This record gives sequence, structure tokens and C-alpha cells, in this order.
Amino acid sequence: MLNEDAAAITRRGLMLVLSSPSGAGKTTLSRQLLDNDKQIQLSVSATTRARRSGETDGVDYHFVDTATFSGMIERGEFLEHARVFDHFYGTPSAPVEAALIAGRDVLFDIDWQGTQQLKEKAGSDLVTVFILPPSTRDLERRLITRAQDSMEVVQKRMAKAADEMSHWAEYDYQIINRDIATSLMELKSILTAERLKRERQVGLSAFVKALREGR
Ligand SMILES: Nc1nc2c(ncn2[C@@H]2O[C@H](COP(=O)(O)OP(=O)(O)O)[C@@H](O)[C@H]2O)c(=O)[nH]1
Ligand SMILES: Nc1ncnc2c1ncn2[C@@H]1O[C@H](COP(=O)(O)OP(=O)(O)O)[C@@H](O)[C@H]1O
Repeated sequence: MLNEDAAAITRRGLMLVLSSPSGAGKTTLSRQLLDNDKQIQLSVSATTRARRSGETDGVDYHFVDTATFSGMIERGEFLEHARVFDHFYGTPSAPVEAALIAGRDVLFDIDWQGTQQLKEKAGSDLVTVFILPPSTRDLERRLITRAQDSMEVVQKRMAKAADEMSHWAEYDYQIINRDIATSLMELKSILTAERLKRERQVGLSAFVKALREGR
């Protein structure tokens, strides 16, 4: 490798997990991160929940029925899957494996149950971030202003928020999502620092060897 190749040092792809109580802002943050950074791609989950307006099948989720979801479990197509609220959610393995092999990073918007399963499988490839709302009132307001769920579903999500937030300390990083621009900057900083970790830059020894040999 030549010294001019510093930008091309082989790097191991990482798996960035975002979790939060529903409504704290992880979908908004994920979309902005994906728009800002072409090295990371979203792991598109399969779900049995109904599509919301503004969501696209195959982009935000693969919307499937329960029979299709069960078939995917039986064929071992999921890296992890869990029941959240009244629906099933799962991460298809194949796209994740392909991205990591190609040295690309993968973003996961999954709950604490999925995060625990991924931790067992992926170990140090995993970087986990928990998003907290600034207050309970803000969380409720965000769920209501999103206007995608009935009041009954909003109440269900609020009732589950305390339970979800109890898992905050299982994550590597915590971001309090007051304003989106600051949260995005914090998330990008985490990603940048994690990419620079020695163990992820697998091409570094060869690069330094070439530097030391004056090549
Ligand atoms: N374990 C697991 N959780 C998922 C997956 N996809 C989404 N989730 C989680 O399911 C929960 C509900 O997601 P959703 O219905 O989109 O509502 P949201 O909370 O408003 O984003 C969120 O906590 C997501 O992070 C998945 O593939 N696996
Ligand atoms: N920092 C923020 N300040 C104000 N509103 C926000 C912020 N982050 C997200 N929102 C709004 O809150 C609602 C819920 O956000 P969303 O990203 O769908 O949350 P989640 O994916 O965690 O359920 C959306 O209407 C979004 O526009």
C-alpha cells in the first residue's frame, strides 16, 4: 500500500444501534444521519404492524403479514426478532452480512430486546446508543404531534415508555434529544470516533509498515 492510500485503509464495518422509547425521535435522527453519511445504510426491518402515511414499503420497513413473518422465522432469515407492542419486528440477516463484508456500516432502529440479541451475536462490532426525551411531557407531545397513531395507541406507547427507558444503562452512549441539530451532531461524533478505533481499522498495520519503510 502506498502512503497516498491513507483514505483507502481497509475498515471493518460497524453496527450502530439506536433505541429509545417510542416518540423520542430515533426515526427522525436515523433519517437525517442516513441523508448525511453515505457510508452507513439502514437495516430495513420486517414488521407485522400497519404502514403509516409517509412510510414506504421496502424503505422504512418490509410490511408483511403474520404468516409471512412466521415463515421468515422458520427459515432462519432473522438476525434477531421480537414482539413490541402488539406486533412482530425482525432484522433480516442477509443485507446486514453483505454490507459488513463490503466494509459498510449498518444502522439499526430496534428495541432493547433486539439489542440484547445482537450483542450476543455481534460483540465488539456493535455500538449502541439510547435516545432519551427531554421530559415526559415532550415525549407525549411528540407522539401526539406526529399524528400517526390513535389516542389509544399513544397512551399504550406512553405506558410502555418507562419500561423501555429502564434499559438505558445497557447502552454505550446516551443522547438527550432536545433539539435535532445538536442530537445529530452528537450522533455523528459517536460514529466518527467509533470508526477511528484501532481495532476497526484493520488495514492500519500494513499502512504504518509502509510508512515506516518509506514507501
Ligand atoms: N427487536 C426489534 N425491534 C424493532 C425492529 N424494528 C423496529 N423495532 C422497534 O419497535 C419499536 C416500535 O417501532 P415503530 O412501530 O416503528 O414505532 P416507533 O417507536 O414510533 O418507531 C421501536 O422501539 C423500534 O425500535 C426490529 O427489527 N427488531
Ligand atoms: N428534537 C426534537 N424536537 C422536537 N420534535 C422532535 C424532535 N425529534 C423528533 N421530533 C418529532 O417527534 C415526533 C416523533 O419522532 P420520531 O422520530 O417518529 O420518534 P421515534 O422513531 O423515536 O418513535 C415526530 O413528529 C418528530 O418530528
